Amino acid sequence: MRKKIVAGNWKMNNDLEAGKKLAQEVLDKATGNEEAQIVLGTPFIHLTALAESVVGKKGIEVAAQNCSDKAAGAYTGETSAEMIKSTGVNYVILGHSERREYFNETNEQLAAKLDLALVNNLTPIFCCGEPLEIREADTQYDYVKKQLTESLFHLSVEDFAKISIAYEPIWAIGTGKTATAAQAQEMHAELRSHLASKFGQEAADACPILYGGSCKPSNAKEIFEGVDVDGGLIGGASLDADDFLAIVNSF
Ligand SMILES: O=C(CO)COP(=O)(O)O
Repeated sequence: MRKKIVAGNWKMNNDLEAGKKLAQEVLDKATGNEEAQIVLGTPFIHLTALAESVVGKKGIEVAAQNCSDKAAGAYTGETSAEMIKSTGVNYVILGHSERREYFNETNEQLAAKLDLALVNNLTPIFCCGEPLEIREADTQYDYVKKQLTESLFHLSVEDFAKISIAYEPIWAIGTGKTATAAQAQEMHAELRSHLASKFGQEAADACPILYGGSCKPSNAKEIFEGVDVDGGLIGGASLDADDFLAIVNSF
């Protein structure tokens, strides 16, 4: 069976104390028998503390929300995949639409980030998703498949097997407007068959594809029922331990 993952994306929220408190609350309230792998995607400042306090406990993992597309050197303000790994965390979220939109990340740069994450034994959660105008023009499948082609299709089958994908329609992020369960399932199935065309059916079938965009305790169960929906990438609702764990327990 495919691995299920529910990852929180705290975005730029929580100072150090607030982040430690939230992570501890998730750890305290988790049973350790969740159906889904729990991942907390936090700002860089939390990684070292949370690597010690929660990583590996009750199966919880922690993710950075980005890494540099450069390995090392004179790149002021950047944080490398190697540095992230050295904190003791094991995951990294790459290609979030906010990074693409506000920091101009391109599919090509994301391919370089993915390579560096994999070389440094970080598990990437690779984000993709279309803006509203693309959905309205009904060209969303081609748009999202292109994101995958340009950032992932250089990988070996072996490396591809290490990554997860998060489909996040931009029009559903932070808007309270989710994709319907049918829209999510349809896109996930399209993406899986696209991945199969490159990496083979077996590898595509093993790849967790998460949904993100206004996922909440009230709608998670219905969304997660899609056969190709293997969990969620949760923004706003991941800032509350009870809401986040309710989503984790929605399978
Ligand atoms: O961007 C998201 C997760 O990465 C989704 O955010 P919301 O759950 O707040 O819509």
